[in-house]
Amino acid sequence: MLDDSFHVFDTTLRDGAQREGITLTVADKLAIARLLDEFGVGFIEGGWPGANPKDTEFFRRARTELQLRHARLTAFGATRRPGVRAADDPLVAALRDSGAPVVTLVAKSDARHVERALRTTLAENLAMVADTVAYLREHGQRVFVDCEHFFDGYRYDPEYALSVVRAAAEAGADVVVLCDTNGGMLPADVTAVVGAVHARTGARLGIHAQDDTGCAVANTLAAVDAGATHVQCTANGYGERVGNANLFSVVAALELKYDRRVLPKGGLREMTRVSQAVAEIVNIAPATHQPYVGVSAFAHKAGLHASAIKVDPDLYQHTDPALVGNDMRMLVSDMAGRASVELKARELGFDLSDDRAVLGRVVDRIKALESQGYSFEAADASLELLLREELGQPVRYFRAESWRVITERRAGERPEPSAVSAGGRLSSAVEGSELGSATGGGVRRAGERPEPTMASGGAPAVPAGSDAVAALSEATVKLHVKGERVIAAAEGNGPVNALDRALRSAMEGVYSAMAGFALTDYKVRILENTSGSDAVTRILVTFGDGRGEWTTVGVGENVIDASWTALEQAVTYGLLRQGYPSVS
Ligand SMILES: CC(=O)SCCNC(=O)CCNC(=O)[C@H](O)C(C)(C)COP(=O)(O)OP(=O)(O)OC[C@H]1O[C@@H](n2cnc3c(N)ncnc32)[C@H](O)[C@@H]1OP(=O)(O)O
Ligand SMILES: CC(=O)C(=O)O
Repeated sequence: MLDDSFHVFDTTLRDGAQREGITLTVADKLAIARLLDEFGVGFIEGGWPGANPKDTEFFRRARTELQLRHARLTAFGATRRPGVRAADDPLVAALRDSGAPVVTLVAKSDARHVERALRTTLAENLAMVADTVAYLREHGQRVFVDCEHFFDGYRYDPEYALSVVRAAAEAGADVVVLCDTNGGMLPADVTAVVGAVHARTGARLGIHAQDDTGCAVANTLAAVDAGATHVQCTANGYGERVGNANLFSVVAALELKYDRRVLPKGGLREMTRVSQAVAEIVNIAPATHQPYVGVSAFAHKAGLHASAIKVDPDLYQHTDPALVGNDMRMLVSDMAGRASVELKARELGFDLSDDRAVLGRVVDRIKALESQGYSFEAADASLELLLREELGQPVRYFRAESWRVITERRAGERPEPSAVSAGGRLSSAVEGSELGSATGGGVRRAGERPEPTMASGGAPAVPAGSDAVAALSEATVKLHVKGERVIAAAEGNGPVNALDRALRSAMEGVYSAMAGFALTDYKVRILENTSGSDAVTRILVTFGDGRGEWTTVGVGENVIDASWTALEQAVTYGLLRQGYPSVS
């Protein structure tokens, strides 16, 4: 356990779970608690036992299933109800019986809330606080008191707000937590109020800041500046409405900027992993631009930044990403200069430091391609293929002579895409059968300008009341693979799926590793008026092979043609990853 003089108190499982869109099972809660304990927080607020069966069950299972190394489990609940003895309040009993060594009690500290929400007297509220704290202390539990709406209450009636702090501290609360429940405070308000309360009560103070003004982290640090020694936070800032103070930003600030050790040794380096793991469990995509732990937190795009970073990364970074388990990344785009490309190439394993000519050519090509709608930021695989071309090491495993896709929709039928329908080697192979009633299609021959095509255009409206219909696509590809002409056809539930399957069918006989490739993501973006032309489509295709993923980009006026470009590159890069030698 860390020393008790400063508390990092996590409330992901209680306030974090109050975020819209988060619903945690007991197993999720146990898994998050283990991660947070490993990370090294001092307290884990597990929920409100007695308020719902799931939280009660969590505390029951935690007794046997949670072996916490760093953290102390904390149960959350309210002070006793007005006019009832603490011993007779079933929710207080649930806190007592939770098995948690620590209890956080939420108490009213804004006189308006006492009179209008709680509908009791100011004196009875003070008695509720004091009785409940004393009762739980008698039962051997450590007690923290969350003073709800403290800052608003202090503005309205400071003497009453202070009397609640005193009632809690005098009854035995270890920490009185000042809560910005409505999240409307700014850092200067927090510093002033925390300083005044500290001076006038002498109580040990904590801070709980909601993020409604976007200042929760700043408000938390402002409270620390004014003497608070207990910070309540949530992983990734999850919480009621817009959220809470982000645990990772607060902890990193304390460790790296305040030089205050609040985590066990090594904890900070686990921060990015823990953040992403919690996001996985709550099923919310990690916020890419989150400070410290976001995938973009140390991603540099501007050419001028890159040229300085080449000299010293600290020139454009506020801290070393490795300290929080993150990585610096170079983004290459039309904002890149030679330095950006040099650093990106280094990331990909190429040393271009002595090759200004290649760097210049790559920058020029990237800028020209980006002006046509390409984007290499997320397509490292396409970028590496381009780099290799400029280095005179082009990668090629096949040449496409032509491809064609048709899409058919027949009323009253629900066709199922079959496995590859025809595949063969040499020109005698059966060509993919034409579907009799094609309603749209795509065709591309090497060396020809692509025809304007589209898969689903022109289909007649389905008459009302007809049976359900579904479209089925069929693709034929003609390739030259290692000197042989291969023709293959396949069906798919859409034109890209059919093309992907036909391409695999043609190649798998020669490159067996392709059987392990999976198309894991496909993104379409329509770009208006790129370089004054009509709208073009940008496609990003991601493939995986069980060991990793790679992304390629294709652009064109025709969505299928753009998809083909991205697919062709994805297969090429995948084979390169497997170590197959390029054939030309
Ligand atoms: C600021 C915060 O985020 S605090 C955390 C809030 N979290 C939650 O509310 C989630 C869990 N809550 C629940 O499951 C339910 O609200 C329960 C089980 C706690 C209570 O449910 P119910 O008994 O049906 O009451 P309900 O939710 O309608 O109202 C809350 C009651 O608590 C009272 N109350 C509110 N704050 C306090 C307090 N600090 N101390 C004692 N009682 C309080 C209210 O006056 C109200 O009393 P009433 O029933 O006499 O009107
Ligand atoms: C206690 C709490 O969650 C709040 O006051 O916001």
